[in-house]
Amino acid sequence: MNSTAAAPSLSLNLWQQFRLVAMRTIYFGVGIVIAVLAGVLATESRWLESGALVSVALAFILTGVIYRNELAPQWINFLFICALGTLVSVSMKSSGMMGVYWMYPVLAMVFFMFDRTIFVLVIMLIYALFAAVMYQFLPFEYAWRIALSMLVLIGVGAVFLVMMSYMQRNLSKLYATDPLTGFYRRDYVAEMMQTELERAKRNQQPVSAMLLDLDSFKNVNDKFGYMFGDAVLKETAVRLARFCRKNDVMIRHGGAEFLVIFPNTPLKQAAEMTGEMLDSLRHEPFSVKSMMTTVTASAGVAEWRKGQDWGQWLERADAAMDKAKSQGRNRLRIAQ
Ligand SMILES: Nc1nc2c(ncn2[C@@H]2O[C@H](COP(=O)(O)OP(=O)(O)OP(=O)(O)O)[C@@H](O)[C@H]2O)c(=O)[nH]1
Repeated sequence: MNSTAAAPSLSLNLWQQFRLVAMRTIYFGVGIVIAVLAGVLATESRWLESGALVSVALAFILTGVIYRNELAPQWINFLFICALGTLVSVSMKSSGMMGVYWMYPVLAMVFFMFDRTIFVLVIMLIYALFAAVMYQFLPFEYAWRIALSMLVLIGVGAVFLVMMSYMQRNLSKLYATDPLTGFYRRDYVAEMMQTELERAKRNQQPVSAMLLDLDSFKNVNDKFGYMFGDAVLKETAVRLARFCRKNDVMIRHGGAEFLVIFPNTPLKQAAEMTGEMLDSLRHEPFSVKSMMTTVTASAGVAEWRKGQDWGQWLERADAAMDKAKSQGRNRLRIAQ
C-alpha cells in the first residue's frame, strides 16, 4: 500500500496564517509610523521623546524581521501593547484629544496579537486603561462618548472573530471531505490513521480499521451509467455512516473503496459492525428513478498491533480485503 499524497494538515488554521500576515504588517507598519513620529519630534528638538520612540520603532521592526515566518510569543506582544498603551496615555496627557486618535488602531491590533485564551483579558485591560486615562485628561462629555465608541469597535471585532472561527471550521471541513460521499478525502488517510494510532497507544485501547470495496462496480457504471454509479456511491456512504459512531473516522479511500477507522474497538466488535454494513448493502437494492440494482462489497478488517506503523496496519486490512475479493467477493475477511 502506498502512502498517500501530502495534504494540508487538518489542524491547518487559516486564522493563524491570516494572523501571521497581519502581525508582520503590524510590526513593520507600526515601526514605520512611530519612526515618522520620532522624526517629527526631533524637528521640534524634543530629543528625549524622539529617542524613546525610535527605540520602540526599532523593537517593532526587529520583531517583524525575527518573527516573519511564525507568530511571536504572546509575552512579546503583551510588552508591545503595554508600550503602545503608555505612549497613547502620554500623548493624551500632553495633547488631549489628539491622543484619542491612536487608541483605535491600538485596540484593533489586539484582535490579531493574542490567542483566544488571553485575548479577552488583554482587550479588557487596554480598554480599562484607555477609559481611565480619558476620564483623567478629557472633559466628561467627550470621555463617555469615546469610551462608548471604543466598545462598539470591540463588539464589531468580536463578531468578526466569531465569524472567522465559524468560516475556518466550515472551510477546513469542505476542503477535507469528498464532495460525493461527505467522507474524508484519501489524502487524509495518513494523518487520520496516525492520530488514531497514537490515541490508542496513549489510552491503551484497541483500534481497528476496515477497508470495504464495492464488488464489480465497473459493471454498475457500464450497465446503468456513471451518474447512477455516483448515486450508488453516495448511498453506500449513507448506509455505512448509519453504523458508525460519533468518533469513527470515515474516509473515501478510492473510487468504490471506503476506509473506516474504529477507535477504541477490538477486532471482534469491528468485524461485527462490518458484517452489518455488508448486510445493509447486499440486502437493500439501490434505486434511482426507474433503475434498480443490488450491490455487494468485500471487506477486510485489521486491529492495530503494537509496534506497527499506520502503513503496516492499513496493509493488513488491505490484504484481508484482497483475500475477500479473491475468495469470491461479497464477504468479510479478518487480518491475522
Ligand atoms: N460512478 C463512479 N464511478 C467511479 C468513481 N470513481 C471510480 N469509479 C469507478 O469505479 C470502478 C472501480 O473499479 P475497481 O474497484 O477497479 O474494480 P471493480 O469493477 O469494482 O471490481 P472489483 O473491485 O475487482 O470487484 C471503476 O470502473 C471506476 O471507473 C466515481 O466517483 N463515480
